[in-house]
Amino acid sequence: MSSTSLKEMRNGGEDYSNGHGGGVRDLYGEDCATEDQLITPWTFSVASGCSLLRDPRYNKGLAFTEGERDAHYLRGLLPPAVFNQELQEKRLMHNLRQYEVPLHRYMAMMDLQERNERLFYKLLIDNVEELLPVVYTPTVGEACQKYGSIFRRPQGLYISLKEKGKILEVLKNWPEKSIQVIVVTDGERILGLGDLGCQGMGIPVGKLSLYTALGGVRPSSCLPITIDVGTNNEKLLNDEFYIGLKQKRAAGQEYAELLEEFMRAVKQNYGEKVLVQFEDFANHNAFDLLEKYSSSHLVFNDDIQGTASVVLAGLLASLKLVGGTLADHTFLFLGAGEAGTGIAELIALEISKQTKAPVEKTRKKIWLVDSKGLIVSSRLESLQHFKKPWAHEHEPVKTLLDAVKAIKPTVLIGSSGAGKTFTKEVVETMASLNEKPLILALSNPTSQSECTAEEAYTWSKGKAIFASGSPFDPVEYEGKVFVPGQANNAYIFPGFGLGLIISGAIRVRDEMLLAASEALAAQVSQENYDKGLIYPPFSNIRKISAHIAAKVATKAYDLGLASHLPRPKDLVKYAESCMYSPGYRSYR
Ligand SMILES: NC(=O)C1=CN([C@@H]2O[C@H](COP(=O)(O)OP(=O)(O)OC[C@H]3O[C@@H](n4cnc5c(N)ncnc54)[C@H](OP(=O)(O)O)[C@@H]3O)[C@@H](O)[C@H]2O)C=CC1
Ligand SMILES: CC(=O)C(=O)O
Ligand SMILES: [Mg+2]
Repeated sequence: MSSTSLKEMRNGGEDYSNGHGGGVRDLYGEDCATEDQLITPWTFSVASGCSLLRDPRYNKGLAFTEGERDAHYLRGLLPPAVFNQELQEKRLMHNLRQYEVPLHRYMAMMDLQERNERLFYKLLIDNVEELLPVVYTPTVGEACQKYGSIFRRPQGLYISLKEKGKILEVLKNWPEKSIQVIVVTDGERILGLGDLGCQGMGIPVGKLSLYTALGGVRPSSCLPITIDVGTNNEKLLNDEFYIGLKQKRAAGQEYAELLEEFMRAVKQNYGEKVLVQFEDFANHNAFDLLEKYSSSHLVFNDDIQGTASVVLAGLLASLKLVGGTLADHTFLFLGAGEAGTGIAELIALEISKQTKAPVEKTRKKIWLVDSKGLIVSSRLESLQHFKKPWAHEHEPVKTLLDAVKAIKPTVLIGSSGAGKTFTKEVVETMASLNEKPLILALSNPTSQSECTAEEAYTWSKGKAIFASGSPFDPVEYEGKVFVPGQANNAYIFPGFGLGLIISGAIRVRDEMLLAASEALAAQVSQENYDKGLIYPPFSNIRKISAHIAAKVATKAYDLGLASHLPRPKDLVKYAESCMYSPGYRSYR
């Protein structure tokens, strides 16, 4: 049946759709179409008027000048007041601070990102210490847990098993063609919250907003991707609002084939120099993917390599406070997965670099505890491959407390994803063994932190040097204020990625990670040390990122892996000059 006859039937034989009889003109037949009829989704290509206001990249809201309002058909679409960006920022910060629920702040920030991109980044850059916990850990963790209910508009690409065989086409659906960084997750190990399936999308989105805010990478060249191979999270599988594939996770060959198609399509579509950052994959895939693709693609695993680099930086800096060299220390980890073994290996490499001792030897002062106890040689056969290098000669030890007593570490690092595992006795034992025990509770979000800052300072009677993955407020103990640092890979990956981009690097190497650690450690000032800090404040992060980028780029050039020639003379200045700045632009 034709659409005209349908309309006529509804209107008693008369067609009113073109304005006859006082009706509103329905030029494209959109209003009168029934659900089973096809219409064309029309849009305009030149942004002016409402389409300009609705384009987050160009929208300036009330900051459009009088001239721009005339030239771009905005008269009447905005109230008469003209605000500059500073006033808009002030208003937004005022509004954000009214929300008592962190998730509401997160949602307000996401709305802003979708409405006015430059204002979003200006706000984030200028208020980084206040807003990092909103767009990143801990709040992003809750956002991922509730992503199904707060989902409004796609913020990244979803590639599911349904797209098998069509991944290249899916990549082409993304509106931006010139991509420099992809952050990709399969949602299986989201922070310390486990398998959140497709709802893990909040993580690539959050990480990439930090690439822009902290590292100056243009937002249009960042692409968040979630690969959906199902989920083993029963709660999500039974949730009617779950946004992902409702099936158990694909594994083995099916998983490997999808990832292979994805990696090929990425290279085919964006070229050799696109950086693919693997994020929050479970360890049974993460190590293999990194190994498989590190010789053919520019890949970086943030949880293994970024975390290693940030922790090594903190350790190098801490030597100013605790004394000695890295080789003088003994390290004990709770958690022997991506973060734990990644950090352990980079520490061993740095000690080897400093002492010229073989890495097999420098590993001997690094011990790890997993869910079954201390990793020792008698467990060798049953260990996953990434744990085997850490199976030293020792009798079996079941608990962390007994391991602390037996190994007598100077440094205790939590990378277990299990909250409250640094108990009072553990911290007290560390304090009894060391003048200044270094305690890092890396697990995210805050609920999974091995201990709180307050616990670390009070149980150690003010002796601990403490940093955590998610931020804690300063703590007052016996009249003294202790400021905890944030040991989070957010210090590293934005500058690291920028260094790869500005040098046109084609591969990532461990030497670049070591260079990034040294660059970050060098940014800790005497004023920071005086407060007991082993990381510089995030408020200087763009300057820090430029220094990290310069050192990473230098390594890329030295190793013959850089393709951007000639090599710029002053790489710090060059990195700074490449950074995206979120101030408004004037429209002709
Ligand atoms: N601050 C930062 O920048 C970063 C923090 N992280 C955080 O680190 C945590 C771990 O991440 P990741 O290494 O990728 O995770 P993995 O799953 O790879 O590793 C977790 C490890 O912890 C062990 N473990 C878990 N529960 C316990 C427990 N109760 N007692 C002893 N060991 C336990 C596991 O043991 P087993 O092997 O026996 O199962 C495993 O070895 C997460 O919370 C994550 O948010 C990660 C990256 C960066
Ligand atoms: C910080 C981070 O990458 C994580 O917790 O997984
Ligand atoms: Mg991560």
